[in-house]
Amino acid sequence: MQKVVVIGGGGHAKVVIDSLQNMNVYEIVGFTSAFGDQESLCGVKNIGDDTVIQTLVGQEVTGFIIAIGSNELRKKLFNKCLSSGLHPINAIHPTATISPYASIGKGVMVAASAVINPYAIISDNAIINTNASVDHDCIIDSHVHIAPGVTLTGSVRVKEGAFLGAKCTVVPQKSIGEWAKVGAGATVLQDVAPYSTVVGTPAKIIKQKDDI
Ligand SMILES: CC(=O)SCCNC(=O)CCNC(=O)[C@H](O)C(C)(C)COP(=O)(O)OP(=O)(O)OC[C@H]1O[C@@H](n2cnc3c(N)ncnc32)[C@H](O)[C@@H]1OP(=O)(O)O
Repeated sequence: MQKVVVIGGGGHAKVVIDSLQNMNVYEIVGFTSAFGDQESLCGVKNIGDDTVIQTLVGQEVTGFIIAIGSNELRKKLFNKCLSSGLHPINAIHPTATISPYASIGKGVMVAASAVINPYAIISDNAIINTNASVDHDCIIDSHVHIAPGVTLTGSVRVKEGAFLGAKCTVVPQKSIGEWAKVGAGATVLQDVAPYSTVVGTPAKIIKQKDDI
């Protein structure tokens, strides 16, 4: 079995480890944690903070996945692991339904009961969380987090680093800008500007790029 490391030791890491264990195709050598508070998660040991990444390459570890919900931090650590010579692996829970006509990038997490329909494109280091639905022709860029229960209808575009909160819905052909945030339960009827935050039904802007 290919030896892999899970980067991150919080709640999301538990879900990623559980998915990897269900896949039964990788040997997980450990997880890293910035805080060192947990000795083990789901039977997998804590092997230290992110400074161990460089040392793993010489220990026959070839694969990694970043198991951190924050899109900014997940992007940073993804690039760090790539430059260390490790290769991103996917954690796809066996109960996820992924069309053979969909495209899935590298370092992607697809959680239990998520659905990815034909001609959807999921880019590197994205999270499609529990029971989320990504419909036909959606394009999800890198470092995006689609939270549990989100519904993306047909041909939605989600740009780099955007975060879509739990159970929000986006109507067809709308675009969520780079690093934008959509609140839990929102209904998005219009394009969302980059770096903005929208909430509610219909979704309205509460924060814009200049507010940050
Ligand atoms: C497995 C997992 O756990 S995966 C993680 C899933 N996590 C989520 O789904 C979290 C989703 N996050 C949210 O909905 C957040 O509230 C965000 C990102 C939209 C906004 O967060 P912040 O920028 O910190 O906003 P803040 O908390 O300051 O709220 C600003 C205002 O918007 C309102 N607001 C915030 N979120 C929402 C929402 N989802 N729906 C309606 N109103 C909201 C607040 O009540 C507040 O209103 P007020 O100014 O009248 O008091």
